[in-house]
Amino acid sequence: MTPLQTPAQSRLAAPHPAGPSVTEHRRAIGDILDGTDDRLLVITGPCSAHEETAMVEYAHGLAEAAARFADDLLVVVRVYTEKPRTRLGWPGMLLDPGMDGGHDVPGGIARVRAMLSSVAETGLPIAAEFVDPMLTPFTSDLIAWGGIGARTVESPVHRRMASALPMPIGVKNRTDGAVAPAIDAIAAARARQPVVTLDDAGRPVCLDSPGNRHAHLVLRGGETGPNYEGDVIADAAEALAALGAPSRVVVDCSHGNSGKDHRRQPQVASAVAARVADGGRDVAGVMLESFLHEGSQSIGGALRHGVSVTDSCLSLGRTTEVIEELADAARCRLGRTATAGSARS
Ligand SMILES: O=C[C@H](O)[C@H](O)COP(=O)(O)O
Ligand SMILES: C=C(OP(=O)(O)O)C(=O)O
Repeated sequence: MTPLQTPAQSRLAAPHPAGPSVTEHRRAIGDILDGTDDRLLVITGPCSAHEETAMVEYAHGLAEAAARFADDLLVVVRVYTEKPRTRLGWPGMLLDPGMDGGHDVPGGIARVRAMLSSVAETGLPIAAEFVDPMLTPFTSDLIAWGGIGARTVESPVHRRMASALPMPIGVKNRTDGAVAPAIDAIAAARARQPVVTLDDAGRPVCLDSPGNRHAHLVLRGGETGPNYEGDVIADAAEALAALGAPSRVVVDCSHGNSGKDHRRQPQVASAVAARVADGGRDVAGVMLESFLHEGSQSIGGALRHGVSVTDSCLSLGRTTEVIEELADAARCRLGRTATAGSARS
């Protein structure tokens, strides 16, 4: 048995740096989901963050593009340190920072917090998927956007956890493509729930969670194919509006929507950009899997700098081009909305 620090102790070692607060970032993302801010959300970064220097270098490069397009886009950097595996595989830096099966979780928490702090120095909001509810209290204070993935969307524990988390939570459709379970999860996450978790001192506690009003849908495609085209978005928006939930969706350009081929992500982003440029207000944003260099590599042996060790990614250069296209589309939509007399204040 390996004892862990408390969440409060781990926070002292790597606090949030000065700069825009996580609360401000969460509010800005919530405004986009509510439609009071008509910019597009762009959540981009590696499938998994396995190495600090590459992750921080990526975030600095991305921050330049984010600043350039800040009037049209809110760019959020993915720093995913927990990986839900289909069967087995590297579980991410939090659980196995040495990538050697050593499972040094105390080391993982320390390294992840230090990395998140360094990334936060860029001023970018940070996105992460929450896989293990016991680990959430060790990182959630640094996270502006949280994800519930395609493999945990039906888990009651994750739905309750989402209800208590203090940031907008994106809920993915199931790996087989089914969207209804994600809509069920959003309804559950919006509700008042009893949530068992750890407090700052590491004691087990039960929270009376008020519900997460910014739980929203992320369409990631699935075994049945992509789900960013046709009526899927409009149908989902209608079902979400009936719940009173944010009816604007995020489209994940990777995973089932790209057939896990990173070279197809720009096509998906272009289709979404066309919908947005046409005035489509049912899209809140997109997600991209992107790292310094394109493709992926296997764990074991010498690793190439800035190349994904899980799903294949777009390069940062190609991602910047995609971001520029999305900014043009968002600008078009902003113009149309302004013409219609309901531009954001
Ligand atoms: O996004 C990452 C992967 O798709 C997810 O963690 C599942 O990976 P696996 O099917 O390689 O286990
Ligand atoms: C695991 C991920 O996605 P999904 O749950 O859609 O497979 C991810 O975005 O890293």
